[in-house]
Amino acid sequence: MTSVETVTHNGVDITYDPNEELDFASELSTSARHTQRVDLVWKDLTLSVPVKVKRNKKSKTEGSKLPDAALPPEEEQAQRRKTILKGISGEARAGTMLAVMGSSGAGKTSLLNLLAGRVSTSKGAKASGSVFLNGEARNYNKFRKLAAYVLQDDDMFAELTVEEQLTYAALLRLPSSMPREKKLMRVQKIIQELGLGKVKDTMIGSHIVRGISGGERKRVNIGTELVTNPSLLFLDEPTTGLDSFNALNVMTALRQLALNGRTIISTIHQPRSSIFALFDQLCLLSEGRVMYFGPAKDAVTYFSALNFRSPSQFNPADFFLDLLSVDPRSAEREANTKARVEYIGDKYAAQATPIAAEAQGVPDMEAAAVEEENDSNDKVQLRETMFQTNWFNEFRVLCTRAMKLAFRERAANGARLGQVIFFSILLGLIWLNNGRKESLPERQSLAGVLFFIVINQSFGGVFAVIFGFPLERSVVTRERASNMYRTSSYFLSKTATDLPKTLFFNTLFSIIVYWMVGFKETAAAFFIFVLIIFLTSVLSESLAIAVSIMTGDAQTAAGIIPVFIILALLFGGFFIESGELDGWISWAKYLSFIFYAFNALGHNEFPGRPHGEKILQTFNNLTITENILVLFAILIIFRLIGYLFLKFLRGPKFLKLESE
Ligand SMILES: Nc1ncnc2c1ncn2[C@@H]1O[C@H](COP(=O)(O)OP(=O)(O)OP(=O)(O)O)[C@@H](O)[C@H]1O
Repeated sequence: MTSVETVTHNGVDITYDPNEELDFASELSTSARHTQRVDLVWKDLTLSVPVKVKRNKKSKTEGSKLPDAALPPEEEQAQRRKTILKGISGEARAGTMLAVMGSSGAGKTSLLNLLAGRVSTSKGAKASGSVFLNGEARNYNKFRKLAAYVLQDDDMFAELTVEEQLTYAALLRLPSSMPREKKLMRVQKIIQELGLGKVKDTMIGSHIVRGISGGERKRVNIGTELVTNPSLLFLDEPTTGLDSFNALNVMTALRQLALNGRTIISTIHQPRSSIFALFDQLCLLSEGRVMYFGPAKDAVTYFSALNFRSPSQFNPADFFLDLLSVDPRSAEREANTKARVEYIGDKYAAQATPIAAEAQGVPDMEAAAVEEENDSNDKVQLRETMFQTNWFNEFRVLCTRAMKLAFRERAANGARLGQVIFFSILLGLIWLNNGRKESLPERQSLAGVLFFIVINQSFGGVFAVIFGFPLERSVVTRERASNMYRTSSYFLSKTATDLPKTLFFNTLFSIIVYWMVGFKETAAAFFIFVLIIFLTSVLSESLAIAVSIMTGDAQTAAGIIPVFIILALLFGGFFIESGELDGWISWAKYLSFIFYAFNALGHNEFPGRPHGEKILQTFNNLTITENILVLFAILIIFRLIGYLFLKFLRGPKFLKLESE
């Protein structure tokens, strides 16, 4: 034990005790005992993926991974696959915390994903082996209700407070049969359990908006998964990106969750020694094989017995990584370190005793009784279905959340408001009172104004999506992977809450530009004008959403979407009048939404106006209603495409073990 020295500065006693528990830890609840205890056992897990093998046309060996001589089909097949996990067995018992450690590429995340049933399906990927839950082969329906997965990325909405984030998670993930007050009570319990009391009213924030610290953010991410009161918690590198103090904070919170009866399995990269000491069990991986599995505190002794001794005063985690990493800096070092890893792996495999699949976690009857007493109202049977609450409830909660976010997105709202005011006044000044003049050239230039308005609304709609939607999409992807809600309820709630915002900006734009330019002065013409530019904006937003979902990343989407808009502009009927297009390409205008928007605006403005009939000769033969209906149909098609892409192309799809 180190003695604690006291220094006095300005009358204040200052101490530093390296063994002292963090203040934060004292906030943690010790009363929330967990009754549903889960033992997880896995046997002989393997995971392999196909790899591309380059064949050299001249010589099969040159630059190739395939040897000269023709191989037997099964061996050639084996060479075409990469085995990421090679027969991994292990266990995680209730009330304990297991660390999965190893160098980069050792297979930690792959193992965690396989245990959690979250390996993304990829073409040709195969997984085999068995996973047992309290002695029974894993049943996904049961497993899903007992387990939660905390991803490495803490993607959350920046504009929600900590308490709101957890509350929405509870309202969406807990069954409709549970009273709202109970859900809110559970949120308060999680806030207490994770030591988030001091920041519960603070915005989560992002790299742009100031918010909570990295450690608090991670704890909120964990809390979001804790709302269903899972017995089993998987975490992928929960300390990545945190300074060592915050990392310790997070891991202390997890330790408490384990002490309360949960089973915690976490991958971790280079933990400081005080964090390492928090783990009960350790699984060391290298090159997809187990190097050690057992009590974390015995690992150093185990390696000493193999004649690999840790230097004194050395962080055990650093020692394991040094010992088990393959060093690629030279061929000689690589061969040497590979041989060492192989030796250690063989030694472990030779002495490893088979693990019993049966549950060992003896139910803590005393703790269970305490919980029954304190918490009986909080114990709710989760629904058998994939989603915990009905469609309308999901829709209502998602609409409330989206409306709240819509009002709080200050930077995006400010930028859009600025853009609307700037362009409407600019257009208004350039063509001030043009509509009130009667000469042919001035009336013809009105067509140009209408076309420019369509361009402006199209790009405005697109930019509103390109910069904001990618973050939303990643949050939604993560929430859907946790079966928080249906794709349809999310998509409809998004549509319902986006519309009023778009309508507001379009109405403001119209009020300024319409009267400054002097378009047809009737109320009906004005409202039709608003409707047409509103549909144009929503349509562009829908296009941008569909492309963003399809491409999956913001950069590609930002490159592709303007191409669609520019093509729509080209065939929009202003630069090239629709009748002027050659036969082979004349159909293209029918695909351009700008064509219908521009023509609808023309048919709204020119009839009954000086030179109106002459100008209308350059517009299409559809009526205003027909043009509007086509615009509306294209809008629905784009929204539907976006929905289908989100549901099927970007939906969470996970690989199952061959035996499951
Ligand atoms: N779908 C896949 N296709 C091809 N290779 C893959 C796939 N998934 C994982 N790998 C490879 O398998 C190995 C193990 O990956 P994994 O992400 O599990 O390692 P890790 O130990 O978590 O590494 P890190 O600490 O760097 O995240 C890596 O070499 C990785 O490139």
